[in-house]
Amino acid sequence: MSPLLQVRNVTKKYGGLTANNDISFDVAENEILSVIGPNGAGKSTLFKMISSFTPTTTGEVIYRGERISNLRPHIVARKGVVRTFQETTIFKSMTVRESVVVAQHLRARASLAGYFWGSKTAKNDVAAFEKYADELLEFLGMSDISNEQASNLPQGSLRALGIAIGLATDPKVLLLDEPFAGMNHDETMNMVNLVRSVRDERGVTVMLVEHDMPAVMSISDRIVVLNFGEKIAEGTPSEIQNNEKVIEAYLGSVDDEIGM
Ligand SMILES: Nc1ncnc2c1ncn2[C@@H]1O[C@H](COP(=O)(O)OP(=O)(O)OP(=O)(O)O)[C@@H](O)[C@H]1O
Repeated sequence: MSPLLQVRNVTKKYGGLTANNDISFDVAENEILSVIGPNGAGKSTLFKMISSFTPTTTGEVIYRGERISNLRPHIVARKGVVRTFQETTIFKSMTVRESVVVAQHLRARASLAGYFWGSKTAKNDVAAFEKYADELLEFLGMSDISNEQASNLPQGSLRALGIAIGLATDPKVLLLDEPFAGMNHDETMNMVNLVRSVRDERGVTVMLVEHDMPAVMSISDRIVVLNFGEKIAEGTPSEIQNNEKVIEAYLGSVDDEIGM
């Protein structure tokens, strides 16, 4: 079976700095794949190129056989490759439910004018969005906070809202940027289970960038390791934990520990 997504010889240069150098790997359908590496290794840059928030300098990203790198990010999102953010800042003035409804406008059928004039299509869309928002929030165990203002949510619920907003756009590949950052052990375990159920029950392929090594080792099918912009390893969690280059990269870093 051909891979769902392919990163092919991707390089990103910022002036004289090479943030990613000739990175290649495949992502299989229904996989949970983590990208790890010490601070500044190039993880976020790689995610930005996969979601097309920044163009590649050279190389390409292929999704279902089609090149998606260097397209506009909303086009890539519509095709099904969606990135969530560390902080859900844009929707904080809304309730949880409103945020998930608004996020679905990304795949709306009605034109903007239709929304303005309250066309039948727009009204049908809004009703469908509300129904789907309720379904998603129930799936994520968030029904009881659906009318809470997003700005009042604790960290764990805010992250879950980020995932709800990502799922609202009906992704096939969800890119999660540090989903466990700032969480205590119990919150992390809840989020690990949530991400697993997103894959298992909704058939979403998940890629994540994360520093929490125990969580990464427990959740990932495979791991790609970056160091100074280079891919230094790729494999299952146990292969990565025993990889000498990986151990060396982490021991050489003051801020990170691989937690083995
Ligand atoms: N817009 C930019 N302009 C110039 N340099 C950049 C830009 N974005 C990232 N970099 C540089 O590229 C390198 C890789 O950064 P990146 O944020 O991708 O690393 P990271 O692995 O995600 O780090 P962290 O774990 O700390 O978030 C760093 O040296 C960073 O300073």
